[in-house]
Amino acid sequence: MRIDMAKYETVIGLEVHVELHTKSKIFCGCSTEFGAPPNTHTCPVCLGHPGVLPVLNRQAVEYAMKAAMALNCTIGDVSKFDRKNYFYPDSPKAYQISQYDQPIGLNGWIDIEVDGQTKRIGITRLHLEEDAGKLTHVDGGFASLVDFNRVGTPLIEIVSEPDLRSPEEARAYLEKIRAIMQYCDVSDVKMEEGSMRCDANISLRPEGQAEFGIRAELKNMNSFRGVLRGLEYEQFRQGEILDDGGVVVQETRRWDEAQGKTLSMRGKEEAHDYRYFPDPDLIVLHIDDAWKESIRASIPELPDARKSRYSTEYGLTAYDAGVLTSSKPLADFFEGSLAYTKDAKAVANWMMGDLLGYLNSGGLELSEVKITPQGLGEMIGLIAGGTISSKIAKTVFKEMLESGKLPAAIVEEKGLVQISDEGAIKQIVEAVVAANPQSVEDYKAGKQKAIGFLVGQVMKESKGKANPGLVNTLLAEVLNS
Ligand SMILES: Nc1ncnc2c1ncn2[C@@H]1O[C@H](COP(=O)(O)OP(=O)(O)OP(=O)(O)O)[C@@H](O)[C@H]1O
Ligand SMILES: [Mg+2]
Ligand SMILES: [Mg+2]
Repeated sequence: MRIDMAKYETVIGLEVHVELHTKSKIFCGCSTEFGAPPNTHTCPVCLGHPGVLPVLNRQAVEYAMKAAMALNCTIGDVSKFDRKNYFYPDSPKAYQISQYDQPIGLNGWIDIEVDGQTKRIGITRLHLEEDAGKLTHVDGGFASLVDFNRVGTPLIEIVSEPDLRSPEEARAYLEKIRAIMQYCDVSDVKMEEGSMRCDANISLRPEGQAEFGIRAELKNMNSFRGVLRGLEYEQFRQGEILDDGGVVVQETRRWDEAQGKTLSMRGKEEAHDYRYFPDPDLIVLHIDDAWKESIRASIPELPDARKSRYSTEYGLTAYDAGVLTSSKPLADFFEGSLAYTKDAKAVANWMMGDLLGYLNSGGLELSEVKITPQGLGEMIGLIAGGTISSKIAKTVFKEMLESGKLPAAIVEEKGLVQISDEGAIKQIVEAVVAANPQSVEDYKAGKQKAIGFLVGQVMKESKGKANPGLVNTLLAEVLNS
């Protein structure tokens, strides 16, 4: 059945969990290191043994404050920890220490851009909490293995207002949150590794209706694309139900990546009553102005500011500036290259084209290739100075991606120096003209295309090393003589 999505408005709100990269856990001294053998980073505190007391990690609080400020939240003077009670084997205490009515941050916002339009998305709250353990289901679901290493890793939960209106907006929001967290250096924010996770709430309402429809909460998406696809699927599923005159059930649904579907996990009747109450083991946190100011001073230039600076300072298009600042490593690479060349536009072009093209086609991160900002900057200098042609530069660039060597060394090693010796080029030009009488005739008959073919032949003969400017000039000379 085809549904007419124009009849409905989609409403989305995201809950984003970000693991803070502190060295130790939020309430004990255990390491937060990833990948250790199961249950080796545990102690009586994070295992919830009787009689132990949690001690709050100051660094976790400071990271949360920094993140909240970067998301334009108000930081209260008092913040408090509460117990969120639930019984599930991933939690040894049968409650999670979280924050209920006095979170670290409230009432923030960020701007996102979709189809060239800027839109402000409200952030309801940002609170600190501890992560749960990891369950691995084995024997076809008959047994589960429990690893408590992750228990007590500090997390922030960032809850958005239901301000997002499409899956694309949700993705843009998520990417912006990731960039801001990366710039603030509070987390690795890798969705694939679980250091950033997202629950997506979505409902549909008939166009023009004031109140929101009933939401479903989607879990288990572990990539940006997964969030987008899950929301698209869900938008369609709910649209079909409404078209049939049905009612959407409020429930939690699991995104199944392999099936490309959302499946019901638990319905409303099982909805949790967490019985929040203040954790009696932790004292209330007082955040004075001096502390707030010292954290505020540590916030670096954020993506939006950097983006507009790239346009004004380097004359980049809004699109290029947006892409280059969308991740911190990319932006740092761009600026790093500028220590070796003044040609910012050339750096941007090589990054937008060859670099991102290579990374995207291989599904790679910048950290997985060996090219350095110095390499790119120096290569642009070699082109400008006439040592190599832009065509040869493509070969040099590829080699830099793979070996990380500097361009001068690659040019030397592979004998790629551009031929700018007129005599040598003229010899090749004359040979090519002699070997292609048909093209010469076509050219003389006014077919401009023929000269392109001849230039190509000369470049081929010279193994790409002939200076293209000289080739053009000399070819014109020979043809018109
Ligand atoms: N009708 C709706 N349609 C879409 N999104 C909604 C709707 N109502 C609320 N939301 C969004 O759902 C999210 C609710 O998150 P919140 O953390 O406040 O509560 P929760 O999901 O009930 O609890 P928990 O943290 O235990 O999962 C918010 O991002 C909010 O914007
Ligand atoms: Mg929540
Ligand atoms: Mg939720």
